[in-house]
Amino acid sequence: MNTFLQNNPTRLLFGEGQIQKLPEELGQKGLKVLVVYGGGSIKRNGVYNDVIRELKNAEASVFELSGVEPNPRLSTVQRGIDICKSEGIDFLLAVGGGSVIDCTKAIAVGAKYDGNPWDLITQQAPIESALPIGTVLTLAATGSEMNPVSVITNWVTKDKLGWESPLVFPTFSILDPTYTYSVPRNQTVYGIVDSMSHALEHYFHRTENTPVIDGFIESILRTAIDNGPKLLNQLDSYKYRETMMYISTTAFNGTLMNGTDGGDWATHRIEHAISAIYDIPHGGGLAILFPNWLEHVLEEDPSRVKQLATNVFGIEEEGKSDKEVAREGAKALRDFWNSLGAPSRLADYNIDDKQFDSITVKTFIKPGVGTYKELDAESVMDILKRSL
Ligand SMILES: NC(=O)c1ccc[n+]([C@@H]2O[C@H](COP(=O)([O-])OP(=O)(O)OC[C@H]3O[C@@H](n4cnc5c(N)ncnc54)[C@H](O)[C@@H]3O)[C@@H](O)[C@H]2O)c1
Repeated sequence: MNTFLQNNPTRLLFGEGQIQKLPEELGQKGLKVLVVYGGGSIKRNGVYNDVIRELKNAEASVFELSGVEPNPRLSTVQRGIDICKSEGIDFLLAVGGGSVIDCTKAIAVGAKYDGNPWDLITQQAPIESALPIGTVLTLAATGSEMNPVSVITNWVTKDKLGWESPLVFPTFSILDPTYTYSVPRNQTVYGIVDSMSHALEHYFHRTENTPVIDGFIESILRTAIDNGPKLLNQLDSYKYRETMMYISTTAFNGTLMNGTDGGDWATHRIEHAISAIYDIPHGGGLAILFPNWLEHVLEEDPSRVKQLATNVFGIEEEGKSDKEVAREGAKALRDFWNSLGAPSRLADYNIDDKQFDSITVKTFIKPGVGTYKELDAESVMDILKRSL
């Protein structure tokens, strides 16, 4: 294992009814709170009413930014920053999925900066302070509720960039599984794929002697494989929704990198480059790319994919080469996601090879793509071609 420091300051409030703790979590009465949300599902499923009731109990002055789009845009971040500056907002409350939370994180740092917030996201300017944020999660997928990461799309430059700062860890996150009952089937599938992809990205590290973390990850993957189909058969099951919610938070809250080099993340980089151009759902892009990334890396070194195949998918080894076992593992992952209804080819989103050159360039917008296997442009192109 490598030396490591684990410090996750987010207070997690998990379970039905935890919204009642919102006033206490805000810490003081009478704050000016900007509530950030998306297209209005929170008004249809009652979450908005719960949040507003508790903000009233906290004697907060409530301001709103609605319409945060999936794959949140810099222009929406700017709208939020403008409200913060003109109204003197004290606290940001994200009510939604990863897109709303990521947008809120960017507003938090942009509100304390005088220039274009894209400077902060592209690291042209240092992030020195941020407004505090809290979250009420409505979709189990990204882990953004308990990590310092955010992903923002700039539609002027057509770039989708991940960035992070310890200043944007939520101070608290309220995770009530009943708030995810209304997540439609397709978004539930994307959430399962995204969470499993986070676990997989962590799994592909090069650090020696990491049996505990490897076992955690394998357990998370096996549980997602068991729980996912059951949840899709019963979207309003508390039991299956709570398991999914805990999987998604744990899969990307820092725990799974304890003592490792942090994992690979090349697949995420390629997916961001694709969705910067085509605006496809993040989980859908990952479902297409990850099995092809596995197939690409196992050609050179099948060892880790083979371990995934045997320990997670129960592939028998007898009489087979390492590569054969690994190939069966990559296929098992693709088959599982297909069985849930996730896409398996770029063609499922009407994407052909016309933009492959610019997707490849955008993948390298920041240097260093992949750590388990550092990819060059040719490798990215190979993975894209396998994904057609
Ligand atoms: N910050 C991170 O650590 C991180 C990690 C992975 C991905 N991301 C980014 O997060 C974004 C995706 O976030 P996401 O997968 O959570 O989806 P999302 O937030 O984009 O939401 C997807 C859709 O589900 C709807 N929705 C949300 N909650 C609902 C509910 N309870 N009922 C009905 N509909 C609901 C939303 O309105 C939206 O239309 C992408 O931009 C991706 O790149 C961030």
